[in-house]
Amino acid sequence: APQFGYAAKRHVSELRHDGYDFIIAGGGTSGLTVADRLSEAFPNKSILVVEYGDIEYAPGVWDPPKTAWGDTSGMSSRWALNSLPSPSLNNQGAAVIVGQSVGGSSATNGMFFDRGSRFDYDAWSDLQTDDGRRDAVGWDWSGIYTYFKKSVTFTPPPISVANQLNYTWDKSVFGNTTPIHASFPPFQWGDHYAVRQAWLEMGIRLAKECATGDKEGVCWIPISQHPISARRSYSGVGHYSDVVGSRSNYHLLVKHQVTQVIYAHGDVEAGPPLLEIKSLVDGQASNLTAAAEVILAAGVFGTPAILQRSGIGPAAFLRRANIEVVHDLPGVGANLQDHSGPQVAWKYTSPPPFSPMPTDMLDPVYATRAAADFDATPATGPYTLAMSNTAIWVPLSNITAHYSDLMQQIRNLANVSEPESLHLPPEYESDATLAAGYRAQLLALANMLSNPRAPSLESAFTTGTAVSAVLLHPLSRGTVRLNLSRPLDPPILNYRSASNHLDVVLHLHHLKYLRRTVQAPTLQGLGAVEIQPGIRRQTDEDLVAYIRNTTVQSYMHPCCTSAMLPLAKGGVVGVDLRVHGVAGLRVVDAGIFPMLPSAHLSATVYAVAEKAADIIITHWSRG
Ligand SMILES: Cc1cc2nc3c(=O)[nH]c(=O)nc-3n(C[C@H](O)[C@H](O)[C@H](O)COP(=O)(O)OP(=O)(O)OC[C@H]3O[C@@H](n4cnc5c(N)ncnc54)[C@H](O)[C@@H]3O)c2cc1C
Repeated sequence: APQFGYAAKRHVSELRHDGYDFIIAGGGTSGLTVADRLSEAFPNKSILVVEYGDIEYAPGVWDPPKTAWGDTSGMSSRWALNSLPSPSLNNQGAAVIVGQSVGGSSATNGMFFDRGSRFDYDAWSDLQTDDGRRDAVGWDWSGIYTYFKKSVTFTPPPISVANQLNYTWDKSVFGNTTPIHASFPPFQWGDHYAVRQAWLEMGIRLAKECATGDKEGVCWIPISQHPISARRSYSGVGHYSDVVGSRSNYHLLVKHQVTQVIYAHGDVEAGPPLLEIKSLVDGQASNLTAAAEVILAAGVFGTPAILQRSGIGPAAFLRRANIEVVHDLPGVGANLQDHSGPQVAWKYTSPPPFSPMPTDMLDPVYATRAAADFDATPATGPYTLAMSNTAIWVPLSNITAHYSDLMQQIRNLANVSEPESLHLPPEYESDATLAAGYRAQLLALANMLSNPRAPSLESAFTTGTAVSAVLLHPLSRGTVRLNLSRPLDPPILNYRSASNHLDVVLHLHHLKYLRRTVQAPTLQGLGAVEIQPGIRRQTDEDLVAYIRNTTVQSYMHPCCTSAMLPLAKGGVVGVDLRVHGVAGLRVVDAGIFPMLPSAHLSATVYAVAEKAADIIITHWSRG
């Protein structure tokens, strides 16, 4: 099991008295990646990470002593947040978890470790420029691929495991130099292959490797765990405890909240700002100085909260909140997106003879053996399987014959003359730059979803009798705003899921497509009967009602609230990840994504952070 051999700092009196060169707010997935790279590249510069949480052991999602599938007890610390009600989804709110320990969300996530499709990142780049020179921007697939490779070490399974479980991969798309591990579990539950087979029978292609940028088909996805011990591999180990012993220039201060950044006399051009922090142990506030830069990595909700507390954000909102406007930046806390979708569930008329199954864990002999197998070297057995490592990614053109009509509707929406018709959050307060950015995103999404190789739907499977129809590219946008009565608490999330009615249409097409899984010969042969949405629900009206009642609004992939977009498109950071219009301040977390990728987010966060580190290193190497 990973060990943290090096003590973090717990009190400001333990910090360097002459300040640091770089200070990073948030010791999560992105923050520790950047800290590792900067401390490696600049032995003579000092790096401090300030983290809200503490050093904790971070078990995998399904590590002993769990005996029930889906049990999340014993995970490292997390915030459990609820958004405001989403009126389009029967006023239900999104339930969102956020990591709150060293390693951030990588210490508590589902360990599904996939990259997006090349078209996702090409769209990111297209949004930065109006001249079609996506390669010059550097955030397209070819610009980020190097960092995907660099950010992870993939170890293929032993050949016996590969043969037994039919695993396929292409090792050449991984760099294998960084101690963030990706590997395949040497175990699957007995029902796993039935659903994979059903998907193949639906005509979904079998993909050998889905990390190449071509993400379409039935894919095997690695898990972020060590190939031998099968323990969680995450930034708290790979980018902190594994490296910090040899780096006297890399400090971590835990149990401190970054409250705001402060520009002396409000002069935002005289950067970098001071970083104001507060001890979560004794409440003491202190100001820290960074000679080179302050880097915000407090996550999709933490970073906009820091900026808004600092007076950097939408001016009208800040004025109403009685916060002095230091810099008007409408995009701070705008553009919130997440993966969402309803489920398809079935039952078997009589239990098929699948073996092994999670119910076996109820047998003390099986469970004891499973725990022993997990502690063996190499680890084997059920505990080596995290949340899932199979999923499908399906383009819209394979899902519905109406896809070009739908794309035309998205393009028409982008071109409506009345901004009120754009379904934008009231919190945008009719800001023209945010509306322009949203129109550009709609056009980029219409182009992408028209592409017969760009996925629109994801569905993952491990075991059980349900699959989710996950909408990869929502059109609805939400917001993050400071909680004015308790500004140091987590901010107010307004998910506004399905506020753009076309998202409901996309959900409907996805749901109709995914329910074919239950009708596929393999599941029919096993006696599967659909129970959700249920065979009684056949009309579009019934299915839309089901979508509005049951859609899961967060698959724990919030993003995009400090978006990398030009100022004229409501952006918060530029392509060098500097916050627009202020000096000495960057953002490097999942907030900088302009739009969601066709993937769970951690692999992209690592790649973005690796690229961010390179940008910062190049800048400071030039002096
Ligand atoms: C339950 C769950 C399941 C997920 N499942 C998967 C999955 O299976 N696969 C996948 O790829 N992705 C998954 N994700 C998403 C992925 O893990 C995150 O998108 C990614 O880790 C975010 O990285 P980040 O650096 O942006 O933020 P984080 O890793 O969350 O880091 C932010 C850090 O900042 C700290 N912080 C916040 N505010 C402050 C403050 N004011 N001062 C100091 N510190 C602060 C936090 O404590 C945290 O450590 C999941 C996420 C969750 C929560």
